[in-house]
Order: sequence, then C-alpha cells, then structure tokens
Amino acid sequence: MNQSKEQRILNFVLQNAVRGDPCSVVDTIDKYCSQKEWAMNVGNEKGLILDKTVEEANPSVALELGTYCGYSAVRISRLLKAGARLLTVEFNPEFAAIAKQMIEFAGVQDKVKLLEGPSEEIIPQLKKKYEVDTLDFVFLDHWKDRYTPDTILLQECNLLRKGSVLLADNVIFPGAPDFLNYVRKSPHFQCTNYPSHLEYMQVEDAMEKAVFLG
Ligand SMILES: O=C(NCCCCc1cc2cnccc2s1)c1cc(-c2ccc(F)cc2)cc(O)c1O
Ligand SMILES: [Mg+2]
Repeated sequence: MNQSKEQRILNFVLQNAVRGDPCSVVDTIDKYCSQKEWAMNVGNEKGLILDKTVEEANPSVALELGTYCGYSAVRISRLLKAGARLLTVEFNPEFAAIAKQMIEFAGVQDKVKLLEGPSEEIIPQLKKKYEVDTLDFVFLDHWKDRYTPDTILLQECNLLRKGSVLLADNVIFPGAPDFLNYVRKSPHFQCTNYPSHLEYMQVEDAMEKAVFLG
C-alpha cells in the first residue's frame, strides 16, 4: 500500500530532524514541503506571526483547531511556559496518528494533548471533560467555514475571557470571509490583520488576530 504524503513528511522528519528538538522538526517539515511536496502547514512566514502572537499572549491554556501533521502544535508548544498546555483538535484519524508521532519525536508531548473529533463536539466538552476554565489563546486552522460557528460556540460555552486571543490562518486563501465579517463587525472583538503569503507559495494570504473584549 503506497504511503500517504503525510507519512512521507513524518518519515523525512524521523530521518533528518533532531529528536527532542522542536525547531529542527519545524525546519525539517518546511524543507520537505518547500522542496518536495506542498502541504497545508502554516509554514515559516505565517509561522513567525504565530510565534509573535503566542509569545505576546503567553498562554497557560491554548487551543488549536486543525492539527494536521502537528507542525503548528510543535511550533506553539515550544514557546509555552512551564506548566502551560496546548489542546489540539484533529478530525482525520490518519492525520492524528501522524501528528502524535511528530509531537512525540519533537519531545513536546508533555505540553500537548491531541483530541480527535469534530470541533463542534469537542468544544462543548472542554470545560468538564478536559478541565479547561477559559482559553488564553486559540489558533483556528481547520475548515474555513467552521471559523465563525466555532467562535460563536466558544463564546456560548464561556471559554473566552477578556483578553483571550484568537488567531485565524488563511483568511485570504482559501479564505474565511464570513469570519472576517463577523469578528470585524462584532463589538466583542478587537481585530488586527497580518498580510502574508500562502505557505510555500507566492499567493497572497493573511492571518487575523481577534482579541475578545468580554
Ligand atoms: O483546509 C485547510 N485546513 C483545514 C483542513 C483541516 C480539516 C479539519 C476539520 C476539522 C474539524 N474539527 C476539528 C478539527 C478539524 S481539522 C487548509 C487548506 C489550505 C489550502 C488548500 C488548497 C490550496 F490550493 C491552497 C491552500 C491551506 C491551509 O493553510 C489550510 O489550513
Ligand atoms: Mg492553514
């Protein structure tokens, strides 16, 4: 049975990155995906925007929607302070299995909890089943048409507090126009746009930061 692209990315990391070194895992995925096979990791250009936003938020509890191969889970968790944790949600079992191995190879497994399932099922379980009070940081990188309903669901589940930071990938390409409309029109969010490019391509993209005002 021939391998999936995601399995080839993982194998390249296992053979070329340094075990226990998150930066080498991130750089090795970027090397593979820019030189051999494109894949939907946030990439290094938008990754630097993600890094700065995470460092500024300095979250104790972070949520990522859309794990994929674990690139941004490794990228985010390497910046977390002692005792802080990242909950990352993936819908596709094959991707989740790859991400689990990627996270363990990077040595960040103690900071990351990988949850499998659709966001609309997982979000309402965060408080009781996963002992979350409120979320300090949320990275939206899953189905683009779920950004808005899941932002509303996070509010309905009382998971946001004054100052909670949402950062959304791909608001230009593939695009999340309804999300941009929603957060920019809402009196409950302070928004900032960060123009960038689609990972590994020269196509325009952007990230949107939306800080919850309570
Ligand atoms: O679709 C994208 N990401 C989402 C896929 C994850 C599906 C999930 C749903 C779900 C539901 N609940 C919980 C967890 C999850 S994970 C995506 C696509 C492109 C792209 C694709 C083609 C192209 F030509 C140019 C860009 C670039 C990107 O950076 C992306 O992020
Ligand atoms: Mg993305």
